[in-house]
Amino acid sequence: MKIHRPHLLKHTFNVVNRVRQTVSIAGLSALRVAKGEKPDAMLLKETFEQLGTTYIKIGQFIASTPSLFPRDYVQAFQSCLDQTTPLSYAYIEQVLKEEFAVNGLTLEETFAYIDSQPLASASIAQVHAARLHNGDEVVLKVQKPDVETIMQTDLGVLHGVTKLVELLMPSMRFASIAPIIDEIRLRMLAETDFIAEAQNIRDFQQFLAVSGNTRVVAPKVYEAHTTKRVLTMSRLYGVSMVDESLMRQYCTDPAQVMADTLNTWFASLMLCNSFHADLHAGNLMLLTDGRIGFLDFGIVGKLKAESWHACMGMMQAMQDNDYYAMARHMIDMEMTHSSNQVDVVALGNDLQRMMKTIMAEDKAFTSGVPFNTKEQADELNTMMLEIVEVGKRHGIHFPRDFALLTKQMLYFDRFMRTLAPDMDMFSDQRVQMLGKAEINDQENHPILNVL
Ligand SMILES: Nc1ncnc2c1ncn2[C@@H]1O[C@H](COP(=O)(O)OP(=O)(O)OP(=O)(O)O)[C@@H](O)[C@H]1O
Repeated sequence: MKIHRPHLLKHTFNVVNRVRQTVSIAGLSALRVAKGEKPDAMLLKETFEQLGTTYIKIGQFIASTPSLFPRDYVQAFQSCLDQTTPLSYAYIEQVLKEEFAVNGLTLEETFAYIDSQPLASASIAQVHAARLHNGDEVVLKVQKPDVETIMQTDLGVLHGVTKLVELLMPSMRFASIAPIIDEIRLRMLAETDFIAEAQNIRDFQQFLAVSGNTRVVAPKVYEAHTTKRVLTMSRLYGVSMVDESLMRQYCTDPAQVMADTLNTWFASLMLCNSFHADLHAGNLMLLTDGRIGFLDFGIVGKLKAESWHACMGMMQAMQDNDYYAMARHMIDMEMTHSSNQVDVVALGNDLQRMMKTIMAEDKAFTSGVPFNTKEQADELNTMMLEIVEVGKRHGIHFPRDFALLTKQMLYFDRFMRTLAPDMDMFSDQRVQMLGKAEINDQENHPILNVL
């Protein structure tokens, strides 16, 4: 293994520069809002992508929180890219050295080989293949240097700027921004703790074992080689589920693979400690032996069983066009502020009006064309966002993790268009959502019998 001398000084974290960037973007946005203008969503998204880590994560937060942000922002930020130019291995090696030095080990003592060419590089981490001395092929997910400090500084400055704007322009009612930034900070910090990610993987593996699911795997965590900034996992071999033609090397029916993936995920909502909330096609692998690999458990959500039942009830009521039942289920999701009394009839009427408008806008929806055009798939997206907006008008606040759940459903919807265009997640016979099933009766559980 060739070890480069790291030029860490060149990489020295430039606080002043970041502060300047953050102040200017936050300040400019605030000025535009003060003038009654709304910053253009696409332009803001592109700026965020250029500004890097913190902003990419804020962009992803916006995309996943329709209850807080305007719809054009939520839609623009859906495609916020988290692919970056790989960082030179010298920096990654430095992080590896620092992390293992804590246990008094050198890299040579810990690994037989580390590939200096990364497998992937995103804003928070870079992934490298490696081999242990016992011959096990592993993958190292290594946090980029200073990521946590950069995020903390950016968010601290953003917090400060919003406080200042609040002080200078009290009419702007920015008060609700501070808790949003705190929420973003919490989520980001969770993503920079690989010990927590390792625990999420173990929870998922336990769920797979308990439910006898042998179709799906998650990489084994090597605990002795895992720290807050380095996650060492068994290497999975296969193809990413982004490309149907590649998948056909290892399966004959990509739609069935999709159904098995959905079944596992829906089952995990009920039976696992947490659910994977970032399961896009790039985080799913079809392995060479035909099994399905779930990767990247950095973002997970937790949903109470009652909330999930209510959510499924809401979907069912939506399909049955029963808007008052839909309203009741929304209230059952425990999304309301206890002080608010929601008017079920008024909410039901609003939901009905909203659905009629959406359906009228899309003639194909009513003309019986199968659910396979881009326009029709966009229906789900529009509906989810509309439901959130209508709920908001009635004082309904969706639980934090409902946003993660919704975002995940939209991901599925999107990549089903390529993998299984004729499949409708809500009515396909192969997909079991556990909605109507009694979770207490796990032995006779439809999902557990399918898997
Ligand atoms: N155990 C593994 N075996 C094989 N490849 C892996 C493994 N873990 C990660 N990879 C590869 O590295 C890529 C990035 O991994 P991961 O998603 O965990 O990192 P990330 O930094 O969170 O990336 P992103 O934010 O883009 O999802 C995966 O899409 C996959 O190609």
